Amino acid sequence: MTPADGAPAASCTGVDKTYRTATGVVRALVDVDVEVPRGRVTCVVGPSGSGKSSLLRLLACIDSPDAGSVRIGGHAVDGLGARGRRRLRRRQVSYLFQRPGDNLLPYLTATEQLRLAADLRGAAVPDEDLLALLARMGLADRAGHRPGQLSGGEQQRLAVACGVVGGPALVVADEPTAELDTAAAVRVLQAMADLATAGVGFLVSSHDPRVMAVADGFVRLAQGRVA
Ligand SMILES: Nc1ncnc2c1ncn2[C@@H]1O[C@H](COP(=O)(O)OP(=O)(O)OP(=O)(O)O)[C@@H](O)[C@H]1O
Repeated sequence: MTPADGAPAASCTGVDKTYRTATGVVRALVDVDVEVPRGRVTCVVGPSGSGKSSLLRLLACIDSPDAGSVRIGGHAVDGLGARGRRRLRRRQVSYLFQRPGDNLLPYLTATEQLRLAADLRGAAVPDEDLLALLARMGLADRAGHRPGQLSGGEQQRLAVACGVVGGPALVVADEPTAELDTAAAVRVLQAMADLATAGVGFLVSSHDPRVMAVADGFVRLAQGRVA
């Protein structure tokens, strides 16, 4: 499965997402059109409850819209069965959680984390490329270290590296700097901006001005609509 030439990292058209709860219906996303370009960091902003996480989950293929269509790297997600979606997600999408430790397996070294991510993506990545990626993340001397031996910022940079290894179309990150101090956050964001240039699209939700400062573009949500 190779990304269609020239296709954006991801896009959605006319997307609605509604949650039904015991107390009623919440229209989390209403008729949302978004395009996430490759080679860029796109930041999703909006007040609490405006639908940022819902949008991220749809574009990461974790959740499905009630209406509208989603494309990842030029591939239509609609109409795929559970297996097809899993396969598309595994090869073309990475999802980064807010807490660095949640993105890594505690018993694997940094190199082993990268190797696992590449293998899961079905990508043959030579060891020297994995080490070069670690070096690019400022983790050259951490290749044999496990997450518990790394700072939060180092863990998150390693998670970003795992996110791009093997060449997915899209890396989705929900508040990736929320747990980091400024110096660590800036290094994570620089890592994203640097790695995006290889052609992956980053889609990052954040309230953090440090994230907004490195973003190449914005999706502004208000009450579930693109504002
Ligand atoms: N699983 C769910 N069940 C019911 N309602 C939900 C569910 N997930 C989200 N919502 C509601 O959908 C709306 C959008 O939520 P979402 O988490 O996408 O917003 P957000 O912009 O990410 O908010 P925050 O910045 O506070 O994380 C909110 O009104 C929220 O309460």
